[in-house]
Amino acid sequence: MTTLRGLYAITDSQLLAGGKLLPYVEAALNGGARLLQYRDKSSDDALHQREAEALLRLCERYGAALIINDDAELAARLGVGVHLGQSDGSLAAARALLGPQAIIGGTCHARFGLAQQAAKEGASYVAFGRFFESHTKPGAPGATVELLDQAKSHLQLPVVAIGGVTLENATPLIAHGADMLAVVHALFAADSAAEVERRARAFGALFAQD
Ligand SMILES: Cc1ncc(COP(=O)(O)OP(=O)(O)O)c(N)n1
Ligand SMILES: Cc1ncsc1CCOP(=O)(O)O
Ligand SMILES: [Mg+2]
Repeated sequence: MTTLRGLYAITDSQLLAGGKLLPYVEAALNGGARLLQYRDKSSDDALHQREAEALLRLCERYGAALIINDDAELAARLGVGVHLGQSDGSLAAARALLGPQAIIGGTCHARFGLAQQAAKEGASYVAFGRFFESHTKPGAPGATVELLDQAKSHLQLPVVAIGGVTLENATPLIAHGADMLAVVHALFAADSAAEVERRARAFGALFAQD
């Protein structure tokens, strides 16, 4: 059973192009990441199947959980979790498809009401953000730490903070109750796998201090 706490690494097809996907993800896992989201916004289903299978093998070696972005059917074929945004299909349908044990996450942008709805539909965690300027998704609505406070006091679900999170700005998010930090750029925009591992370890250490 995966603990929904700590660094939540999210892949990026541009940053990890040119053969970096597996070595950089392995470095993040070596650095302690135990939750990995496969996120590729292309519509190449065969590529998604192939890459997700390879990531699943890697995650299994490290005892990490794999979450597929956007595609509950691919998640069902692999027997892993899924993350769904507001236009990616119903969380309740994903729960029915994937079963009670699956990790299912929902995007709640900056709206507490969306998190209440996600909880009702059986989400395993709720995700708020973006909290800071994001290279990866610059248009995402802005959230504040007060939303984290509200979610922690009124919902019994782990809370994810996403969007422009770096080693320098993450501490207040954790102090306001973020259980997981979902990170793309500040983890994977690195010149070497060794640097990804170092960053993953440093993100993990932020939770150890908590
Ligand atoms: C952990 C986590 N939180 C939010 C998102 C964003 O999901 P969504 O709004 O569906 O946008 P895309 O990622 O699909 O572009 C996420 N993927 N993961
Ligand atoms: C997918 C997503 N949803 C809101 S912000 C974001 C991107 C997060 O990437 P980064 O950590 O590079 O800002
Ligand atoms: Mg989506």
